[in-house]
Amino acid sequence: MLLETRDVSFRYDREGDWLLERVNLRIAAGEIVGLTGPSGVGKSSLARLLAGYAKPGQGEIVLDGKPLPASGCHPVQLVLQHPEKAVNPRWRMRRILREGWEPDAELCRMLGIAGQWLDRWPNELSGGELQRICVARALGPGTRFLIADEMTTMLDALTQAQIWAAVMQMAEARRMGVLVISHDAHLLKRLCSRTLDMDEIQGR
Ligand SMILES: Nc1ncnc2c1ncn2[C@@H]1O[C@H](COP(=O)(O)OP(=O)(O)OP(=O)(O)O)[C@@H](O)[C@H]1O
Repeated sequence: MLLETRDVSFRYDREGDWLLERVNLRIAAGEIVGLTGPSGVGKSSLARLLAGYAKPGQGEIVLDGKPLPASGCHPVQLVLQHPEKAVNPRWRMRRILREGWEPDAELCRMLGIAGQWLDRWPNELSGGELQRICVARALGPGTRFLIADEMTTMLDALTQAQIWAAVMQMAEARRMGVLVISHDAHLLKRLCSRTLDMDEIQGR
């Protein structure tokens, strides 16, 4: 399975300059690829395009050569830096965790998710606890690619390590591709088989 952007260009303002210009990126099944680049160059915007939250202005994003599905479970899942922005504050954690699928006990154990968190509201969990839930939620059986946009940047080293160990294990077991977006060169070196700079994937 191959996730590919083909000459993707994107801008927020229809009249303005392109933020992303002719981006060509390929991630194969099971591949762990890093993406880096200065603040504001459009890494998160590209992440949103890949996960189907926004549409390219030009070019296309394809999975095995076919357009991504417009409805149903999206094969490209995005986990953001700030989990509190990614959950419904009016839902209890159990409902949030099971929004797309029911994570099994083994995955919850790997991610260090405690049963007693599930009766709480999002604002009653720490950032690290909430992020573990968001990661489990994103790893449904239909997920072929995970886009981790500064996924563990706000977390302590131990929590970072535990979350990445679980994600790497899942990626290997399921041949899931992962795009690791980060400014942390050490993290990228440790996790990724190759790291791209935003500069080198654009055609300008
Ligand atoms: N919804 C939006 N409407 C208009 N402009 C936006 C919107 N979201 C982001 N931008 C702008 O697009 C540019 C790229 O933002 P983006 O978050 O993609 O960059 P980034 O490379 O991920 O940055 P960082 O490393 O700081 O997270 C920024 O100039 C930002 O202000």
